[in-house]
Amino acid sequence: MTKPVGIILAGGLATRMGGGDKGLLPLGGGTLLSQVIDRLAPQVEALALNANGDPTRFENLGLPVLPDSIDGYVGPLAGVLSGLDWAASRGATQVISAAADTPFFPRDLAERLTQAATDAQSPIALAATNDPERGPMRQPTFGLWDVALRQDLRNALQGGLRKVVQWTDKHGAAMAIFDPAPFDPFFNVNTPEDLARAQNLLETAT
Ligand SMILES: Nc1nc2c(ncn2[C@@H]2O[C@H](COP(=O)(O)OP(=O)(O)OP(=O)(O)O)[C@@H](O)[C@H]2O)c(=O)[nH]1
Repeated sequence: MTKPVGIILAGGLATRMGGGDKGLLPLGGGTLLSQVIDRLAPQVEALALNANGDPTRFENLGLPVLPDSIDGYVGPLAGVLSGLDWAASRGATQVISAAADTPFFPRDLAERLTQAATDAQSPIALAATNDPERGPMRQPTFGLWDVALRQDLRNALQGGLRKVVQWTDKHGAAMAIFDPAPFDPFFNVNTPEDLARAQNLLETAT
């Protein structure tokens, strides 16, 4: 079986960071995005970046840059849809998504999501971490998505859907649950303080 293709979601507005591209912020001698690419590229057959606006700012990455398929910053599912359209154009059947602001996600993400979707015979699997008090905490930007869902997703977004789990629940999404120790692998960078913490984690914990 061929590996899925991958899409890195970088289409957000980064409001809490003051705007601009969070993915291009410096981290560990590279950028947030370069950390994410290093983790995701070995797990997938081919990789693309989902981002809006002028694509030339990413040209040194050597990745296809896909804008949202739906206008108006409607959230990460717009980026997932762009990934599904791209996958379909390549004859791929599954997409793995990862957020551009999450530099330490698991190196076995794609393998574990694929296993969870297969076991549950579900067209979607979402990553989650287990919180002892609240139970599984789903990560809506880290998922495996079957290309067969793309028209359904397009219709849902055009109909006003915005919340990821509302749509994934409808399709009986499976979950792959990851260990949150020694730190949350889905820790994401939203603020300058988060970026400083990521730099510190990079130096000490990975
Ligand atoms: N394609 C796409 N991705 C989005 C959109 N909004 C958020 N994302 C992505 O979803 C992930 C989580 O985004 P958030 O943290 O909610 O939003 P953000 O833009 O990163 O930051 P804030 O504006 O500070 O909330 C990031 O990878 C974003 O790039 C969107 O409208 N389109």
